[in-house]
Amino acid sequence: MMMMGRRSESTGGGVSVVSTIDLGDFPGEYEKLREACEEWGCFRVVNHNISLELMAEMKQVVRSLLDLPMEIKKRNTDVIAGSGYMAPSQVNPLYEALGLYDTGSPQAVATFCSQLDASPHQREVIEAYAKAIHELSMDIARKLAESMGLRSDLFEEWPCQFRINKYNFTPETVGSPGVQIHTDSGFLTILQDDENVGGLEVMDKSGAFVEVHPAPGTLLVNLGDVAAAWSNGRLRNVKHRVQCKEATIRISIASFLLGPKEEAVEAPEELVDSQHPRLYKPFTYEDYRKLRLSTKLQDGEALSLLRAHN
Ligand SMILES: O=C(O)CCC(=O)C(=O)O
Ligand SMILES: [Fe+2]
Repeated sequence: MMMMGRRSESTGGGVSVVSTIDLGDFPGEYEKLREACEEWGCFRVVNHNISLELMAEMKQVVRSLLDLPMEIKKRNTDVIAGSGYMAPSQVNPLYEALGLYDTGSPQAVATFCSQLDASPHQREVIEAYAKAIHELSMDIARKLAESMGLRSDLFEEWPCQFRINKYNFTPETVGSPGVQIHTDSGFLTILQDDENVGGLEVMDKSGAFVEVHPAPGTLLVNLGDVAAAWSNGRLRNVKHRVQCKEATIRISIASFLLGPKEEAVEAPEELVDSQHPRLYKPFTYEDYRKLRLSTKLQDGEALSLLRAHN
């Protein structure tokens, strides 16, 4: 079944309606953007500023970095909690990831590249991709704020993080989880999902998982916990997971626009009134990240520990 006015993302079992937002069609798309963020916390973008060539080159770079021997990948140590290499674990045995915090810092990019013995070409691609993705995440965050009638300069200094993911899927693992159910902790994530290998699933409002099929050339945007708190509960932090559907290596590139570096995450006054009392105490992104790690609450539930008592 396809709902009016939206493109169907998937059909799998049930209805599936992850909207596609045309970034070249604003102000026309404001309402659709806002609705997608409230109803799903997830949408695809087309007409973005990342060239197909850059997407393909970055994918190649990421694939070869993740193919490095374990001893080298382990040099990618944490800059902030959980930002570095994640080896396959008991919880996610098929999954590993390298991370870069923060992509806006030339020093951080240089360190990441030298830890992994990246070639000058690989480094150039990473730098170009980081710059283009940063601009895109700012653009999307601004459009989202504007769609809510808010100022659009709210996200200027917010840092961005990369996580490049590899799923070691084999014939034996078909049907098992690739990465556990989670929400992203930051404001928004731009995901270059594998253009061939599916497996990503997002949760709809009824609690059912919906498959998100690859759509080459497009990018997927997920909203995270900071978006839910910052918007005083209006925007949805979408729960998602990756399932192994086929026996092929799956690669994805997640770029997270996290949250303010030092200031607290706090809903703007415009989003708070007697009908919408403040839901969360102000918190810093860094503290929230630590809270998620220490409580192991990966699916947005850590936010409930920060509820304001109204
Ligand atoms: O691999 C994917 O498609 C999703 C990755 C993801 O959810 C993440 O890195 O937070
Ligand atoms: Fe995620």
